[in-house]
Amino acid sequence: MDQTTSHALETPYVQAIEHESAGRQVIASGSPPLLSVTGLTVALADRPETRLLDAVQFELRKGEFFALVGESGSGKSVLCSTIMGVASSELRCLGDIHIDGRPLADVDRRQRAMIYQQPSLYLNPVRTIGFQLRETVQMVGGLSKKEASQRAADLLCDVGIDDPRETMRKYPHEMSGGMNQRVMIAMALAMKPKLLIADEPTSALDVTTQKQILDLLERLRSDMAILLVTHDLGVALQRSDRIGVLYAGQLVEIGRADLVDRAPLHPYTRALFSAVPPLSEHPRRLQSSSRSLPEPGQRQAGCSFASRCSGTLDICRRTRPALQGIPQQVVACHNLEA
Ligand SMILES: Nc1ncnc2c1ncn2[C@@H]1O[C@H](COP(=O)(O)OP(=O)(O)OP(=O)(O)O)[C@@H](O)[C@H]1O
Repeated sequence: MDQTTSHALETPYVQAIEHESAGRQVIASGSPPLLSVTGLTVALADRPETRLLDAVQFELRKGEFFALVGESGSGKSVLCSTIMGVASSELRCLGDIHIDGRPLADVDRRQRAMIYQQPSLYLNPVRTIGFQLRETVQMVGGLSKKEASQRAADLLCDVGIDDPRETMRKYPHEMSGGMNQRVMIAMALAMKPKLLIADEPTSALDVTTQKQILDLLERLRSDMAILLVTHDLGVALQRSDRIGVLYAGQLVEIGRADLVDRAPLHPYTRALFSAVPPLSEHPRRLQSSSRSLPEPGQRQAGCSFASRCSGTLDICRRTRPALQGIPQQVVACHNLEA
């Protein structure tokens, strides 16, 4: 992370970040965090006042399934690519990301893996599944071609593919979206990652396949932490331990899924979770409302939600609220009485 201009960017929020840190200490019980994101601000390199992410702060522990929700444009992909260390060169990142206690720059690239919404875009169309998986396995280390083939077949079994040898002979276009997603997960597992980021991994799949892929991710969580980006609030509530709500580049609430469902604290979270039918009725998919989400260049100081909130106080327009609350649920809001 480039720290050289951090003071210029962070000064208005230093106090808020310190408060967040204090809150974080409360959350940080038990095992040390696997992923720790502290005061992460991502801005345009040539326009540092245009922040895509603003002092984002959260932690994940091994075995945790964390869902990140937020409208289109709220910054989910920017956050994921920054954690993966592949943020666009047009962006300037400030703050700290640690994996297993080590700064991101010192962490082996293979300790984090990412799967995407459309696996077919990331698979080579002119190579067989076997070739691509074997190549990944061999990249990880020291196996002969025969050993790598066996490892590739084992990985396909691990992700629920019953006929791995047959699958290895196929090309991506001969496979369904769900099968290709399994292959992508197998490739991710080949790296033995500690952190798996899944960016909308099931939104292009039918309901049955969605469930299978989510079941698979749940099975895998014991060995790693999973950060799931989803627009589907039902999936977030049903599958995750905790939910983080991102609004206009700011994490406005982080809480245990059941608490966020039963008693959301931030007015934005409340609007998000109340505007959709109950879980049993149909998928609670997040609607994008780009008209109301301020563009990164037009965001004001203070709370990013102030212009949409019915309980806005003077302080909301001036000072960015810090995350605060009980360990299981923290919220960034000046007016919790509203
Ligand atoms: N390289 C970039 N240069 C300038 N602006 C960018 C860049 N990358 C992202 N943005 C802007 O940052 C904001 C957040 O984008 P991001 O793709 O992270 O949103 P998102 O929450 O992932 O949306 P979606 O759910 O649609 O994928 C958007 O306003 C986007 O236009």
